[in-house]
Amino acid sequence: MLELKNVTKRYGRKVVLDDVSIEFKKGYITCLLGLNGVGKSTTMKSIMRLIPINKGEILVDGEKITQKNINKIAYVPDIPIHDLGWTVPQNLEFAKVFYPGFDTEKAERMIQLFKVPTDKKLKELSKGNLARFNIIVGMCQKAPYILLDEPFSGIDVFTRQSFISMLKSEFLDEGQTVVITTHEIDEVQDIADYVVLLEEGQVFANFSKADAQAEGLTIVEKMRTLYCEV
Ligand SMILES: Nc1ncnc2c1ncn2[C@@H]1O[C@H](COP(=O)(O)OP(=O)(O)OP(=O)(O)O)[C@@H](O)[C@H]1O
Repeated sequence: MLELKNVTKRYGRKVVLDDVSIEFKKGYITCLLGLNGVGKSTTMKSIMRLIPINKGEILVDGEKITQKNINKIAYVPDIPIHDLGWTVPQNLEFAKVFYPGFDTEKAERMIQLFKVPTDKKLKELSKGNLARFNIIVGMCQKAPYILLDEPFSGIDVFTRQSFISMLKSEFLDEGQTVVITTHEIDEVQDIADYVVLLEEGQVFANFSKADAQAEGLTIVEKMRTLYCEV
């Protein structure tokens, strides 16, 4: 399990996460949702130790996250992280060296299946193909936990759904835990096992697909109900 325990994060005087506790359950996909600026990316950066938190702790499998165990978590941020001047194969060569256990064979299979051009530099790829490439590298690190920050936003609406459902059905390893931030409500419906809604620095709601179903609702209907109650 990946856990935030009473985490507070401030930027200057601005409190973005205010005593936030979340459990991202092992083997499930959790969508971390909320309006612009509620702290979704901040949560992911805090987990990855890219920014310091002011209070609380973040644990992976019950242990504090350190440089030693951080490679249990693959992180796909919403900004380019690979070398844009290199081609896909050159970046894969680098990934093989950089990420212990990187599954090159799986990455090549995914690149072929999702038709990511291999003869171009990353900076020459379309937004959608670059997004696909970023997700593929994240998913091939053989990490038990994957954090995806708005991963599908560059991918056109026509192929997005089939891409997402293939990722889930074919390429997610057994027991892998995924946290996704997104603004696309339809994506949430397709993939989420759990939903965590952030608002005003706190967890505003936290429920599972099963919870929604027990009330005869879809995830999206449940979210609408929650927002309408406010
Ligand atoms: N480095 C920083 N310095 C100061 N403030 C920051 C910094 N990074 C983020 N913030 C502020 O913290 C708040 C949370 O930002 P964050 O990017 O985590 O939100 P988000 O929920 O991911 O937003 P979005 O949906 O727009 O991507 C915002 O008000 C943002 O302006």
